[in-house]
Amino acid sequence: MSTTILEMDNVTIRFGGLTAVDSVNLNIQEGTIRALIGPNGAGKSTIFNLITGIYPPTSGEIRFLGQKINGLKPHLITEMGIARTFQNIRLFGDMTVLENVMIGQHCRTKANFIGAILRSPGVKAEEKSIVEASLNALEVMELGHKKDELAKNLPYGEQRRLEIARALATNPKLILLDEPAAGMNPQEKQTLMSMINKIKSMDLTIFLVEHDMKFVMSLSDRIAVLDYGKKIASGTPAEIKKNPAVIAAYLGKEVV
Ligand SMILES: Nc1ncnc2c1ncn2[C@@H]1O[C@H](COP(=O)(O)OP(=O)(O)OP(=O)(O)O)[C@@H](O)[C@H]1O
Repeated sequence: MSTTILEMDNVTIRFGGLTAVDSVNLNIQEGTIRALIGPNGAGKSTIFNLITGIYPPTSGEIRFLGQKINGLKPHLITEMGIARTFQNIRLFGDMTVLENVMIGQHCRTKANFIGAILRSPGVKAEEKSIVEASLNALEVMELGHKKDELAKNLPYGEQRRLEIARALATNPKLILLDEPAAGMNPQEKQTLMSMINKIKSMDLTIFLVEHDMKFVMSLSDRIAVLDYGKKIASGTPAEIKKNPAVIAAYLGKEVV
């Protein structure tokens, strides 16, 4: 039997007079790839910001593995097992690839200031496990051989994969990818697709926002569609492609 990993129950957020997310219900099953699509300004990134604790919802409830998470601070949500990447690249260009991944794990470190200065055995053991987790995540994204390069020297497609490695290194159960294929060439998209499938095979759940319909249709198990903050459809790629409300939201253009 499949387990629901994430539930959004009637979630709404208003920014002043604007209802950016309007009474959205969503269930994501563990071990699946779910996409969230919709026109610009539909509320997709806002949904990610709600799940990761950047904004509390105006009303409704968000549950992760059955536990209510709305109202929790972002670092606690990361600790529970939700990681994310952002629409725009957020790397430290003058740090190495490995350092960029290690920095994503500060939420998990327990060492206090004195321990860090004295480099106590506990701190050293923690550092070792951070390095190990970071190298593992780099291997998954096939960037292990580039660990000592400066992030700014990687080609664009690899920089985007590095961001996913950083999210993976926090050992999440659910990973949110905000437009992971944006700006990639077809070859880079193909590579990314196979890596996202690999992440799925590691028993992780993936929730992604993406504008590239080919990418979304070939990768996702299920797709939810937002328009003006409301969920207008949900289903398999084949169902979404022929859904009249979805076609109308995309101004009559074919979805693929
Ligand atoms: N912090 C905020 N304050 C006020 N309005 C906001 C805020 N964040 C988002 N919005 C508004 O909420 C709506 C949804 O924005 P959001 O960025 O979630 O859309 P999106 O579907 O991710 O769009 P895109 O595909 O262009 O990234 C937009 O009208 C946006 O201007």
